[in-house]
Amino acid sequence: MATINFGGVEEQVVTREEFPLEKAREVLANETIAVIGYGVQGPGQSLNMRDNGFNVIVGQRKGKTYDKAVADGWVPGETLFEIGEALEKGTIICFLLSDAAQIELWPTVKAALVPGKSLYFSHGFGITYKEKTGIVPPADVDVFLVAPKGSGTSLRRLFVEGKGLNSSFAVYQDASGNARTKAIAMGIGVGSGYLFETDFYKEVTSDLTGERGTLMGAIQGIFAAQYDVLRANGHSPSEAFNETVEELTQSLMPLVAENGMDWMYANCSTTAQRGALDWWKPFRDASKPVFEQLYNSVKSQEQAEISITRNSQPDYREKLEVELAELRESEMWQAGKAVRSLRPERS
Ligand SMILES: NC(=O)C1=CN([C@@H]2O[C@H](COP(=O)(O)OP(=O)(O)OC[C@H]3O[C@@H](n4cnc5c(N)ncnc54)[C@H](O)[C@@H]3O)[C@@H](O)[C@H]2O)C=CC1
Ligand SMILES: CC(=O)[C@](C)(O)C(=O)O
Ligand SMILES: [Mg+2]
Ligand SMILES: [Mg+2]
Repeated sequence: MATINFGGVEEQVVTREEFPLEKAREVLANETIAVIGYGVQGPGQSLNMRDNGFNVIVGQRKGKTYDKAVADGWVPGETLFEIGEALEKGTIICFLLSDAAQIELWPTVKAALVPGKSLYFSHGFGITYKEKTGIVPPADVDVFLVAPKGSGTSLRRLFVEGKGLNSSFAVYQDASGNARTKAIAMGIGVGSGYLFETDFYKEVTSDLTGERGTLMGAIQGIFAAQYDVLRANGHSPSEAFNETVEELTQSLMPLVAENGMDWMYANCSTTAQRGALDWWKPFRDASKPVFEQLYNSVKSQEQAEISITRNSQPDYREKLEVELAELRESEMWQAGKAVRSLRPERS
């Protein structure tokens, strides 16, 4: 573990230097890694591990996603199987169905978990909310997680570009005495940048907060609020979208990603800097109560309950699509579509 000072707080993290890919390959040399589910994380993690030289198979039910797996180079009967067969062949079972679907498949997975196998998650959800999910693994298997901090789509794209997302890892059950090393090896195998340690509860609690907050929920909320105010005051959709979203994603966020907020500020006008420095605190103060409400709703398991109930309905995909279409068809995102089509690299 390397000790890194994160803003004055020292933390132990695992880097690729101290745990190189060759070591990860050695640790998992005798394992058959079965990736169950080929939705978003499934492809990213399985393809990265395959390209990294691990022994990987995919278990996916027949249908559109199964065909996608074939198109990605997984060979039926060799590296691609129905879920039951993959569960039988795998020694590390990567449970990468959606969190709600994991509940339904759990009895099947549990039956395949003979002593000596490992159960791998990419979220603390199933285990933390075990009273709701019924996911209680047998005592004689290792149970750990590696949670890439980003979409499986980005995990794959960055890997192909020679970059990597950071991931957290956690051990819930160490039956073999080697669970932690296996977890880290899996983390390196899926293409993580560095790995930081957590536990299942902290992973799910921070993750549910982040995705409902600044990463996805809050960002759309704040975009919509500013866009609406600009439009209500007579600004065109094009002007409102550029001033709300396009400039942020194309110009300013890459600067934040590169070198932090003050660096982005420093590359803007003194007029902008004066205003931003004066206004960020009112925005923080206005939104903090909502973040506190959100955190409490995660902590009380209300968010888990909602997620399970809503995503277990037979028509949840159709309903999600209706809500996504509402976003897509809103004036702001339709304006965005037009703006994107005019980016110089697209014309
Ligand atoms: N989407 C992402 O990028 C991230 C996901 N995670 C976690 O990774 C895990 C997997 O999530 P996603 O990749 O988003 O999953 P997903 O929602 O894309 O679904 C994965 C697969 O589940 C299969 N499936 C659904 N219901 C099924 C059922 N009843 N029986 C058999 N197969 C079924 C689908 O065919 C699909 O291949 C979850 O624990 C999630 O929280 C963690 C980090 C990011
Ligand atoms: C991409 C990710 O890490 C999220 C937002 O937590 C998720 O998809 O669940
Ligand atoms: Mg996440
Ligand atoms: Mg998440």
